[in-house]
Parts: sequence; structure tokens; C-alpha cells
Amino acid sequence: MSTLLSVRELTMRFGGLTAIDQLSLEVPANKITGIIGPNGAGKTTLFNCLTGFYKPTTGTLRLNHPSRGEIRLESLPSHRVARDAQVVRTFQNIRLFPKMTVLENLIVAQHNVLQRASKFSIAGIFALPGYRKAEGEAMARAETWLRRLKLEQFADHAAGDLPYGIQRRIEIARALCVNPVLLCLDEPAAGLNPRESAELNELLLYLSGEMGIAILLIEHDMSVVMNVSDHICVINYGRKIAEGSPEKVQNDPHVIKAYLGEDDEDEASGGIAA
Ligand SMILES: Nc1ncnc2c1ncn2[C@@H]1O[C@H](COP(=O)(O)OP(=O)(O)OP(=O)(O)O)[C@@H](O)[C@H]1O
Repeated sequence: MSTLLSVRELTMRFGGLTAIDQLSLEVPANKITGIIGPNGAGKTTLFNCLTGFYKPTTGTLRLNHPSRGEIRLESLPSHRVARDAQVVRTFQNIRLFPKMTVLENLIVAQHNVLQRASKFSIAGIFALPGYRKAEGEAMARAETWLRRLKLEQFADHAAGDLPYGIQRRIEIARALCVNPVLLCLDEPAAGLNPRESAELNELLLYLSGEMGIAILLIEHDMSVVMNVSDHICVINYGRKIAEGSPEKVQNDPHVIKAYLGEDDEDEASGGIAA
């Protein structure tokens, strides 16, 4: 099993608060790695460090890019993390452009390639052949992902008018248009009903199993994280407290204690069961 991302002794401090504390973690290629932990554990901060939103206080984030070799994510600005390292994320709160159509949202996500092809305006304004080619490819990629994610019928709808579960799926399609080598999903099941959560499971298994995309998944919905993850890392107060298979972490006394506290350990296993 090859390692795609190696997080080493990552620490992120905000003044006196240590949100991530000496965290080390290996993320394999082509697998789903779940990141769980109680509220405020530091999960989103980890994503923010990975994707260039925060500069870690200390520690390293080494991406073993399949064609570009080792990339040190901690030293890249956020726009280069997506463009050069192909590490792409979604957010806890949906961040689509609500008035744009679904297809437009997927095209806009590819602004990096289009901007380069436009040579930062001239080629775009005059629709030169290189730009037209890049535009055609962006459109084809958007249509491909719409089809694969069963979203074609919504292509011309304003994204903001669609049901919440569909919008979540569009966010994933949008991230996929950037050809991620690592897809970081921050609570993709938030707000989904049980049927939609089950569909999300199928989608994640398809992306990792059929498309070979590595996924880092932050999720509170245990029916998702326990059913799709190959490996789970549990953090609390910014520290790793357990890791292993879903079955292993579910029964780990440290995890049970972190979720419900010392007095409620009997009830706790219910809280982290799939
Ligand atoms: N920009 C910031 N400035 C100050 N403190 C921050 C900042 N970002 C996060 N924190 C703090 O860092 C800690 C970890 O927050 P984080 O959002 O990473 O937790 P989380 O595990 O994602 O929580 P949740 O499951 O509720 O989303 C929290 O105490 C939070 O208040």
C-alpha cells in the first residue's frame, strides 16, 4: 500500500490555543481515510493546514504526487495546493454559486486551466484556438462528472434552487473537475437524510474503488464513515488518540471515552456505531 500523504508532527496554534498538537498520519493512495473526533477536535484545522488556508506552526505535510514527485504542502499557498498538488476540498457549509447553473459552477471550478489557456486575457478575449480547446475540455470534464454522479438532469438548473442533498453532490462533482489526487471532504453527509447518506456511501466507494481517487473524509455521520473508510484516524484536542479499521476504532476505549466522557461508556458505543 503506497503512501500518498505523510503528515509529520503537525502543530497549529492560535495564540494560546493548540488546535493540532504533534499530529502524525499516513494517508494511502486509492483508499478512504476517515478522520473523526468530537466537536472542536481539530479536524477542519487539519484540512485548513493541508489546503493552504492556514500555515502550520510546525510540522510537515509531504504529498507523494504520482507525476510530480514530492510536494511540501505546508509551503504552498492555497491556490497552488489545488492547481499544482491537486489536493482539493469541500467545505462544511455548501459554497456553490447559488445563482449560477450547475454546469456553470463546474466550469468556474476549472478557472485555473482556463486562466492559463487565456494567457491571462488576450487569448480568451479573442477566443484563440488554444483557449477554445481548453474551454471544450473543461466542458467535457464537467459533463463527464455530471453523468458519473447522476446529475445531468440538473445541469441547467440554478444550483441554489436544488435540494440540499443534490447540492452536496454538486460540490463533490465540482471538486472532481479539478482532477484531484487527494479529495478532502469536510462533513459531506451533514444535513442528508438516511437515503441520501446511503447514496453518498455508494458514491464514495465508487470514487475510491473504481476511479482510484484517495479520499480524506471528515464525518460525524457514523453510518457513512464506518461503512466506507478503509482506515480511520481519531483525534481529540488536536492529538491522535486511536487509528485503525472501523471495527477497531469503534471498540477502542479511548475513542468511546472521548465521545461521551468517562461516566457514559456503556452508552458511548451506540454513539460511534455505524
Ligand atoms: N482561525 C481560528 N482562530 C482561533 N481558533 C480557531 C481557529 N480555527 C479553529 N480554531 C479553534 O481550534 C479548535 C479546533 O477547531 P476545528 O474547527 O478544527 O474543530 P473540528 O474538529 O473541525 O470541529 P467540528 O467537528 O465542530 O467542526 C477549536 O477550539 C476552534 O475554536
